[in-house]
Amino acid sequence: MKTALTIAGSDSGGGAGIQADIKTMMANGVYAMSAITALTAQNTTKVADIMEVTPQFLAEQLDCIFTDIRPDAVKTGMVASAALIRTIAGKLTEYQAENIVVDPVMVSTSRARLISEEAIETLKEKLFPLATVITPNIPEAEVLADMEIETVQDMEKAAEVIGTRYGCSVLLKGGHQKNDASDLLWQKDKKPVWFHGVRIDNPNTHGTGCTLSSAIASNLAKGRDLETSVEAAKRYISGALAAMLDLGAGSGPMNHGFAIKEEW
Ligand SMILES: Nc1ncnc2c1ncn2[C@@H]1O[C@H](COP(=O)(O)OP(=O)(O)O)[C@@H](O)[C@H]1O
Ligand SMILES: Cc1ncc(COP(=O)(O)O)c(N)n1
Repeated sequence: MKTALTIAGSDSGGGAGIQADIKTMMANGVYAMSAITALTAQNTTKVADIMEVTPQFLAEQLDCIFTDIRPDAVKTGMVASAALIRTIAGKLTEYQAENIVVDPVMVSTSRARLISEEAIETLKEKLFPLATVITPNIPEAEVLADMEIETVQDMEKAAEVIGTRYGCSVLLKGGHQKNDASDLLWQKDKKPVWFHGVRIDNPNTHGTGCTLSSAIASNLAKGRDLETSVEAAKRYISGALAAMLDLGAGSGPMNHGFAIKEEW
């Protein structure tokens, strides 16, 4: 069985973070492992509190994982501080990890800040160069490309700026677009590829970014190339959103059981 690792924060509400990642990896047929960067006291309406692990403890989790069951792919999500990002970059380099998907998580759907300003710089400097692909949403891409993104042309420009500036492939997610929900993959020396998505009329989008990046990592773990992995991941997120789960008072989580034929 192929294996995948998520390095991210725990969401007590189960909609995003480690919990969304493990559900996604399982539904996509890979064995899931986790290294937790922080606990969040969180639900669909708010992030009430955050408790980070120490860099030493994160390093210990990564040592235990890599010296026993080697992940075929790795995904990183919420990493709030520069010290933790440096630890991750160090360990991924030490163990020569492959197929790394970096989701530059900055702000939650419930509008809580999940990374410090200083850590954004470390993310760019230490983690992006190790990534097979990074997966910013539109607000994150605006920060990374220093430009506003309104149109499809702006998305194409921003993806190129980010990919060229940080030397990595970029999947610019279009979930925050007004009309459709199409994502753009930019790879050096290749034609940009659009993954077209119809906007699903579902206000429950908590954890969509975590889910998409974990589905990409799962498919990379199975040996698929990046473009095929993104295509399969886009199908997965669309199915999970279209299942129209409606839990909680805020923007609720998705149904990862949509592909399972049992009753949900
Ligand atoms: N309402 C929607 N209908 C269809 N796809 C969506 C919708 N909202 C988000 N997506 C998709 O979910 C994935 C995550 O996108 P996005 O919401 O932009 O990321 P984030 O969760 O990081 O803000 C993307 O593939 C995006 O196109
Ligand atoms: C632990 C953790 N990681 C990531 C997110 C972002 O997900 P979303 O933007 O869907 O709230 C989150 N809310 N919590």
